[in-house]
Amino acid sequence: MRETEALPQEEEMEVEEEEEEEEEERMQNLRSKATELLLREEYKGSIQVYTQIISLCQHCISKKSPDAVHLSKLQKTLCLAFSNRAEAQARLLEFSEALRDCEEALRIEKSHFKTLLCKGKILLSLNRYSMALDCFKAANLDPQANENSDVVNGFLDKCKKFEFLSRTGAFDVTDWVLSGFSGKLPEFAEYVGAVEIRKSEISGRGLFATKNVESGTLLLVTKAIAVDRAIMPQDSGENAQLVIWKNFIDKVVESATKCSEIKSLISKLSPGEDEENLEVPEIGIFRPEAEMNSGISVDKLDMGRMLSVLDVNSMLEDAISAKVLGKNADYHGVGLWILASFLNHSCDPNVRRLHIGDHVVVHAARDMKAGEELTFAYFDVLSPLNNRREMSNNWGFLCRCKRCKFEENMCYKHEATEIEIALGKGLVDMGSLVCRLEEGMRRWMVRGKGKGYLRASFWEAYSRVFGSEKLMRKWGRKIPAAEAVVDSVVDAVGSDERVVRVFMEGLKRGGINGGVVEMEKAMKLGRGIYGKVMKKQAMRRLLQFSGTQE
Ligand SMILES: C[S@@+](CC[C@H](N)C(=O)[O-])C[C@H]1O[C@@H](n2cnc3c(N)ncnc32)[C@H](O)[C@@H]1O
Repeated sequence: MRETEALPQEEEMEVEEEEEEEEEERMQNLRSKATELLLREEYKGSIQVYTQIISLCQHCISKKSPDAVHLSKLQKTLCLAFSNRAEAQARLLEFSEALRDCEEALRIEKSHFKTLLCKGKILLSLNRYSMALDCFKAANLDPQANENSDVVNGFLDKCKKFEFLSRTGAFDVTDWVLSGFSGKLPEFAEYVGAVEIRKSEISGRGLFATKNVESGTLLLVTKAIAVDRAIMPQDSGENAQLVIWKNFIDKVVESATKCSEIKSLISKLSPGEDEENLEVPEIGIFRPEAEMNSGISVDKLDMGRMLSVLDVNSMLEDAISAKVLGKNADYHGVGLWILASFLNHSCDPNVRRLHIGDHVVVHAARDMKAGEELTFAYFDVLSPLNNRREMSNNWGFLCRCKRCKFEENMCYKHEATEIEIALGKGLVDMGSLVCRLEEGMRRWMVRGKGKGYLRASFWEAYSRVFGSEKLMRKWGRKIPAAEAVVDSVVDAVGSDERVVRVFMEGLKRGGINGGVVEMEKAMKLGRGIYGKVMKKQAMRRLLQFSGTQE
């Protein structure tokens, strides 16, 4: 009786052993296949195979109540599969999924070395420097860190540096500038300075200074969600630009589809309509250390809205109101920088942007007060009212800034309109035009900023006179000195390379080359253009360079 009872149990055990062996063999095959795909950088394929391994492990754990030894083996395989799938997803920039898998792996094994490294790298890519630092610190405690000390220490140093930069804004590009922009790009981390988002009187939401700042002060540094660039000689047609635009849209859509964090940030941007009713987001969500938007968004991307958002918020790196460091003249790039997208336009802007690599660096272009709205120029503001109207119209809005309002009121001065028309035709002697304007301003009793506004509008005429020996001999005594014009224009519309060039040429003409007071002033103008991200010698090099450029 005993024998007949024992038989099915033995059989059962044999069957179980066989099944276990089969399962082990299957698992082994899948693991080899997945590893091979991962090594061959076929990430999509490897993700599929790791998904099969994960399902198999989960099935075995939940359905078969394995013994302790078997369970531990399965847990190990499961942890590694989650970790490797996260690695493959991260390579495809699918950061939300990758982070979720990291969490699953770490739930099984809290200090899993490989997963901690993977999670740290993803957080670093998402600019979460101190969270990334925590991961690498935890990984460093694992015995495996000894064999990989170079890698772990490299990441630890990078996180510490980025965390410091994002907290202090102490960027320095001096060496890079002095080396003629050769070699590796300087490292930038995201930085949010003394700014906040509030309702704007200009339109919708805007960025505002939270304390008094002086010209050149760094206000924010943001990394592009995506940029597309090409070297395009001047005769490249519209098609070439359309190709850049299309590639750029594809890149943004890809990033938003793959990462819910990015999608959520883009959703805060204006689609151009009904701006007055848009929510005013907390500045905190844009800080590098902000809480992550956990979970994976299942909402489909609204392509119509996305295209409107890109239309309204994308910026040209090489716009006249921006400065690109380290690129040649035929270079064109379009990109999306989230926090910078909250800046409204003004024809008397107080901030400027500098493009370095994929980062946009926004700094004060003149001294400003706490509570002032930060604005930059979407287009060239050293141009007359009608040209600016056309350009803002192309952007889809009617500019209602202080300067536009002031100049609209000037329009009833018939003579001002005549001067503008003459400037547009470009046939008159620019010196006579400047004289007419200066004389007109005296009669119209234009003072203070108003003078700067009008001089900025007719800048073309001033710069042609100041740039010509012949015109200066003829008109020099009848018009204000270059320095006075520069001062009033900078006071009205902020610093600009073209204005600094006139200032530097004026110094040369007056025989003053490198006087301390003058150089200090040139430096201040330079800080308005380039910000305080470099030391004096590098700024001087850039100013001398811009002084010789046409
Ligand atoms: C990059 S967004 C600027 C932030 C936007 N105000 C918001 O609430 O998100 C560009 C849009 O802001 C508005 N805007 C910016 N500057 C403006 C100005 N000077 N006058 C009128 N509207 C302006 C326009 O609707 C423009 O399409």
